[in-house]
Amino acid sequence: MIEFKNVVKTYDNGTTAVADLSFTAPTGKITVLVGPSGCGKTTTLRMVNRLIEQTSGTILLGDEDNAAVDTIKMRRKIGYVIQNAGLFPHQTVLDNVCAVPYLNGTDKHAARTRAADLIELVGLDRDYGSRYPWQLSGGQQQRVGVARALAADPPFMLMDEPFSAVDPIVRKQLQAEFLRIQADLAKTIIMVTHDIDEALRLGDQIVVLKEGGVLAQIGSPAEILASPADAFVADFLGESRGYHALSFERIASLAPQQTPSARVGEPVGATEGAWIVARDEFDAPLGWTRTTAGTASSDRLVPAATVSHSRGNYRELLDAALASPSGRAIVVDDRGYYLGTLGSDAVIHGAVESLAEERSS
Ligand SMILES: Nc1ncnc2c1ncn2[C@@H]1O[C@H](COP(=O)(O)OP(=O)(O)OP(=O)(O)O)[C@@H](O)[C@H]1O
Repeated sequence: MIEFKNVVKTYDNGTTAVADLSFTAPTGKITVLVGPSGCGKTTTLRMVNRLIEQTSGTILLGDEDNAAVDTIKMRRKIGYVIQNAGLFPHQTVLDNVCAVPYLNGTDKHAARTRAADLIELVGLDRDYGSRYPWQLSGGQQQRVGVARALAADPPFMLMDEPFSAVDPIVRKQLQAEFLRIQADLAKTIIMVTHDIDEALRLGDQIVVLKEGGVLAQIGSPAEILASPADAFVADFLGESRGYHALSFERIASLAPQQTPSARVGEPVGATEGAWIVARDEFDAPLGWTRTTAGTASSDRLVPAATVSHSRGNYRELLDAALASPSGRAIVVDDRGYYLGTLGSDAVIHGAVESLAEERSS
């Protein structure tokens, strides 16, 4: 756990960047600091590893006061990832990843073996170890930055806009891979972003800051979306707040409706020209097709994404329904077998009902 207790930072020019901030970043979880430019996110993060000294208040790393321990030793327990990766340009990828283990006196062979494993873990080929940073794309450099931060197996990680220097598609890939790695490693992470989508996607807990480093709200993504503390938070979450909130509502209580389905090319008792669900020879849904001369036409097949009834959420359901030619999403069981379909109207009714339930509870 990392705990902030009444932390204040006033710079020499009189700017108060962080005002009386208290929160706990739980062990093994990702806490995201989010807020508009200049609200004190980076200052907050950098006070954890004492790149910036707080004016008053206490920061605990586990049960240790970070001001009372040796700074160098303390920093080695904290992985630090920054925007643009910040790799050493004249060192190979492997040596970049080994930087902290070398400083810790880890045996060179052991450090290099682990570094090669980490390079693979972050989704790069081991051969990349012998390249120099300038021979990598921005996204690859960010991956190396994450591998380097993980190399000394620190319990804590600080990440300052770690995925912001890459295009939106690479960014989504990096976020997904990062979540996969974190599911295994369970580091205690504080991450800074100004991107609310990234915060909602990655955060177990979100700390929303407003100008002057004032805490606006702290909570899980679902809690913040469901009940923003004030107009500032609601405004920061933006117009797509309702759409994001759908990601946290499971569809398991909705009953899929029966829509005719058939294996491609086989007879079907549906109205000529109607949309039906096409199944493969194992009865897994392929997508939508129309009936032509009483059979499920193979020429008119439109592939479609399916939604899991037990694990799917309203947002996936809405996306699948809106992308479907019939306006309905295909729902499957845990093994991928066809259960039925749900239309976007079901999302709206379901969402309204679950909101009403929340209000009455
Ligand atoms: N060294 C400094 N001296 C004086 N003021 C500073 C210093 N560093 C930052 N500030 C001010 O402190 C406030 C918070 O800055 P900080 O960089 O922590 O914000 P941020 O939320 O990370 O911003 P951004 O999203 O733009 O990176 C800002 O008003 C900034 O101008």
